[in-house]
Amino acid sequence: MQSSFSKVEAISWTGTQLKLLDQQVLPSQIHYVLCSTAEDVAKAIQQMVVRGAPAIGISAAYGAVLAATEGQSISSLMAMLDMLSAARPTAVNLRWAIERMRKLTNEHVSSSAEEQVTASLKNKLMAEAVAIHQEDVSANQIMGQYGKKAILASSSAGHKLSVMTHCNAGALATGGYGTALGVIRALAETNELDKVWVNETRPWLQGARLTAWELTQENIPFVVGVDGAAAYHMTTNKIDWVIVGADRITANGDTANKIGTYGLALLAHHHGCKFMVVAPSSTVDMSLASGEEIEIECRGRNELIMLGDKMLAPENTSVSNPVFDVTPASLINMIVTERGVIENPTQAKMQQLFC
Ligand SMILES: CSC[C@@H](O)[C@@H](O)C(=O)COP(=O)(O)O
Repeated sequence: MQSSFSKVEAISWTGTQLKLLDQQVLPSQIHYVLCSTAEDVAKAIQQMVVRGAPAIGISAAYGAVLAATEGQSISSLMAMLDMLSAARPTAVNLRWAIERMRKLTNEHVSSSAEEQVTASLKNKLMAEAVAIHQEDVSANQIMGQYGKKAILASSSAGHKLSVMTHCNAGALATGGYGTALGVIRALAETNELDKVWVNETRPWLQGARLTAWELTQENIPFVVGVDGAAAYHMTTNKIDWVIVGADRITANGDTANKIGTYGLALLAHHHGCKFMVVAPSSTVDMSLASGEEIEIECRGRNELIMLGDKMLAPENTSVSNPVFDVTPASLINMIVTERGVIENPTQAKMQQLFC
């Protein structure tokens, strides 16, 4: 199967602006948002024009380039880096990308003693943003092959695989190709895949809107189900693997990902499906000992009780809308990164690969 993932260009740099494929309105509209300032980028991240852990890190890096207006003081550039870094709390990739931009700025300042942003600093920040973007695409391609190899090594020959995924961890959520969807693409490319069970992913519908859209572009067979049908689908169909992305993986292998992932891991454990997390090393946060320390983003009530302009619940309904949960390492069979694959993750195995 010919891969057409390059058709999905969710993030691009026009030379002066950051161009984002608007994920709020996909798949019914193909609409691009142009960001001319760092504030525009922070707003696009908060409003989820761009979303997915690696994609928001890459966007923030380009946001830092927009923040670096020549002649402006270094202290106001640093304040804008803080603003970008705070746009969403859970995915560590955002903070990781901004830290790379901050480090470069500090190095430049200490070697040149400049107090203003110069053309030379701006060029360095631009090169770093492009590097962050390109490194992500190549990490995804490597993880696609590692994940596929690990799955095939643990499956009996001659049977095409059924996998389940949650949220969108595809080209839209990354620099290109995808993490969980990268492994799924790699399986499809060599005809190892029967079909993908896509959970719709309430409330924002990343599965039904975005993953289904990407799989349609690639002609990969899939079925969308409501999140509550996952257990039913696992009992009525042979689902070999649940494959998901991650927003933050802590030093013991605990993993934050889209709300509902923890429940899926419990279901997978009960039904004998294997559970794989696919994420680049930029998603690993060795500074946190366990998932208990991860800040979980809670978003507004309207995401949950409104569908377009239609109310789904009585006006004054109180709502809880955590948008991520934490899957304990004990429920994860494999963590796939571009540095290698960890089976049955533990703190010692994480340390070996990431320290
Ligand atoms: C490669 S993307 C991995 C995760 O970021 C993804 O699974 C996810 O949870 C995204 O959440 P979102 O709220 O859509 O940004």
